[in-house]
Amino acid sequence: MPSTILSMEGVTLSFGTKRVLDGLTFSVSRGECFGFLGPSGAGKTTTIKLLTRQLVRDAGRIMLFGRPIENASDADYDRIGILSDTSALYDRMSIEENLRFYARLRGRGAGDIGRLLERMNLAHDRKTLVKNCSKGMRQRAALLAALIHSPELLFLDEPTSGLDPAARTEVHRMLAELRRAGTTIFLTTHDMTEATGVCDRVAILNDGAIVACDRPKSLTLKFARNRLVIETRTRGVVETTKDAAAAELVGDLLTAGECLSIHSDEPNLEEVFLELTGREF
Ligand SMILES: Nc1ncnc2c1ncn2[C@@H]1O[C@H](COP(=O)(O)OP(=O)(O)OP(=O)(O)O)[C@@H](O)[C@H]1O
Repeated sequence: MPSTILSMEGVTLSFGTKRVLDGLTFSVSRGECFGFLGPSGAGKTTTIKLLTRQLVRDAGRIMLFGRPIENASDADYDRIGILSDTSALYDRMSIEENLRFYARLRGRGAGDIGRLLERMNLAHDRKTLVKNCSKGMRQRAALLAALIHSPELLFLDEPTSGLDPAARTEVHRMLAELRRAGTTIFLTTHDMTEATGVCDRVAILNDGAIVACDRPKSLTLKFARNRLVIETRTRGVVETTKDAAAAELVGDLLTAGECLSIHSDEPNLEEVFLELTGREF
């Protein structure tokens, strides 16, 4: 099986005269959790729509499961799950009825539904009509609907947006389980801590093109500052550079038993994002 599950090469898309994607190029490997980050309006949802054939590109190449997306079959689409803000849960059906409906639609039995509801802490609320659910319950139920057919590839558009910390943790646990089971996850989020915690790699999208793509840790190291911050016992906080000149100072502080902590003061993903895009999340 090829290790690349999907890729885009030089993809462009305009809405009217507005170019939204401009030469988008990246690939996602089988089994990885790939974070797709960008300021509001950068084109993240549009990219998911292209990858799931809800939109058609103007130019460039999109490959899915090893073939051009134009050649993707219905069977290929059965290998995909999508969670987006437009995910349709039926308001007048209960959570469980919705899941049974989606299982039937996907040609699956209802056998797994009980386990999934337990897994997402929804077993107690299984009979609650969706219209009476909280945002968090709805979001968790929509996630279950997206993975009711055990897809190989899951597109999650802001899966934890608006969730409280407990529900967010549930979703993160579920993502970790899916990854362990080999599911490939393409995820958009505005939460940099989430991206750092759950993604193998992240791409940062700005003005329709990718400006960085790497492991979160590698990205933060790439943008590391030339600064060491040393907390000392009696001399307060001492700052120095990361070069040979600092070696003597650090050595002296260590020898004198002055050193309480040394920080390399690397930026977090949020700061890297800000530096690359010039915009807050
Ligand atoms: N159907 C459409 N017609 C015209 N413009 C559109 C359409 N869909 C999206 N856009 C525009 O394309 C740009 C990218 O939108 P998109 O929804 O992909 O952004 P996003 O990165 O997902 O943003 P957010 O983080 O706010 O969800 C925006 O300027 C949006 O207004």
